[in-house]
Amino acid sequence: MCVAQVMPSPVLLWLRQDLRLRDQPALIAAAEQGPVIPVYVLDDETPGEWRMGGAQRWWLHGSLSRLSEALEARGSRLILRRGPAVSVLQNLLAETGASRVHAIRHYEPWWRDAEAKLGEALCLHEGNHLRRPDSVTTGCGGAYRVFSAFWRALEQSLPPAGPLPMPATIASPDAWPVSDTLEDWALLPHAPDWATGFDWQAGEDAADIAARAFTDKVSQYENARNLPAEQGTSRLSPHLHFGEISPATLWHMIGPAPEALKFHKELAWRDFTSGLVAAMPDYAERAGRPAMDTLPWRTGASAQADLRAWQRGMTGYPIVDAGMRQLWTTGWMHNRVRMLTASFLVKHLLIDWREGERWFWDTLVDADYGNNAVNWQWVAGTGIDANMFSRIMAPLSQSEKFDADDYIRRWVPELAGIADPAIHDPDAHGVRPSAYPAKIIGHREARERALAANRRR
Ligand SMILES: Cc1cc2nc3c(=O)[nH]c(=O)nc-3n(C[C@H](O)[C@H](O)[C@H](O)COP(=O)(O)OP(=O)(O)OC[C@H]3O[C@@H](n4cnc5c(N)ncnc54)[C@H](O)[C@@H]3O)c2cc1C
Repeated sequence: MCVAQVMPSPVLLWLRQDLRLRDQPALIAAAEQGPVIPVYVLDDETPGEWRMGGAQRWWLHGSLSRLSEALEARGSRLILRRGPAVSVLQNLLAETGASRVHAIRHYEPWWRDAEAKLGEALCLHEGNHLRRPDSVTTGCGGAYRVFSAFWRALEQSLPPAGPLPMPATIASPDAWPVSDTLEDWALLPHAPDWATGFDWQAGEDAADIAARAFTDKVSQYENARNLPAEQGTSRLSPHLHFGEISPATLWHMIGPAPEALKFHKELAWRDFTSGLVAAMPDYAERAGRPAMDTLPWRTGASAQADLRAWQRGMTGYPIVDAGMRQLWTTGWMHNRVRMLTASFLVKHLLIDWREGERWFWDTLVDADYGNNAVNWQWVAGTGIDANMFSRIMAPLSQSEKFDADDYIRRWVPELAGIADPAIHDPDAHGVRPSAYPAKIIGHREARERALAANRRR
């Protein structure tokens, strides 16, 4: 089905969350078949409710600009089109006389549907995971429910194959189809520009620089990754989400040293979540354990007010507020704090995890269908894994345990003058400044309310 044509008619390279030229198997395969027409389709219809959020769109603008420059440096171009991807691609095939479409396989349910609709015209390649995630299955052929078992199975086929080189030139078609301009898409915010604090460089070269810088830190990763005040993690998640660096490239850059094991496992989490949503496409919308969908979540005006306080970082819990403000200001939040803020919304405020998932979807530059859904369900205790709703994180003691004082000072300036340990719980130490809100609910009261709600299911 994917064999070369005798006549070198052009082929389409359909780019989505694989915005790179290195280790890009769809590009290599396309280039072997004829002149290549690289295409990005801005499709706000096919994903339905899961159209890209605001922070992702901000990233996309930078990533497409860099990709377009890189293609032009190799004598090629990036064609931009807007609309439902399947019909846009079918029209482009007819318009350009292209023989087929090459693309890297994706696991979001709407992309899988689109891939199926394109049928034989589409030639899919692997490349965004360490191994094809839906091929890592239990003895019965099902998806693994817990990461540890998934990892044991995946480990057998590691390391991944070495990355493919970037082509020096890419043959162009005789005539280029017309393209939208990136500016027409208005991906960047204006009036207000809420992205002034987004201190990121998008694109493949920036991903490469960030990954190389991280190689020096890998040996400290296992401990440093839990400390929000430190830059102990790679911050590669948006680059990985948009496919600006492939996991195989990153794996080989990091190397096989035993101290890299923890990082390799985190990379494997991406594969795990993609495998899960491939098996359970509505995992972002329905509890993995259906009984959890009968939990009496709070609704109505007071729940809405609490949701807004959480979104704005005004809950009176310094670590939670610091995380939510970091998210709003930079489009990213430290993993440990993602867990705490998510747990706080679901257990302390008893608000449906899907509200938080949606907020993250709109505000994270790395918002990813599988990673977001699986992590939210894990924290909420609604997922198919063994984590229970009744396991309730204590944000104040976690804040102290993970030395979050400087992190709080940075993101909650009202508390900057408070010393450690009072900064973790200014109310309890009687030092809460009047500009900072009182706790939205006490920890014990919240815990009892959550456990009672869980018993009422
Ligand atoms: C409630 C909640 C929601 C989340 N939503 C997302 C999301 O939408 N997109 C996203 O990429 N990650 C999400 N995560 C996972 C994790 O928080 C981020 O991947 C991580 O913080 C990114 O920072 P980093 O690149 O410095 O990570 P590092 O610690 O340097 O890890 C390297 C890479 O491994 C992957 N990874 C690490 N941890 C996880 C994990 N738990 N699950 C899946 N992949 C992981 C990421 O691609 C990450 O870039 C979420 C976590 C929680 C608790």
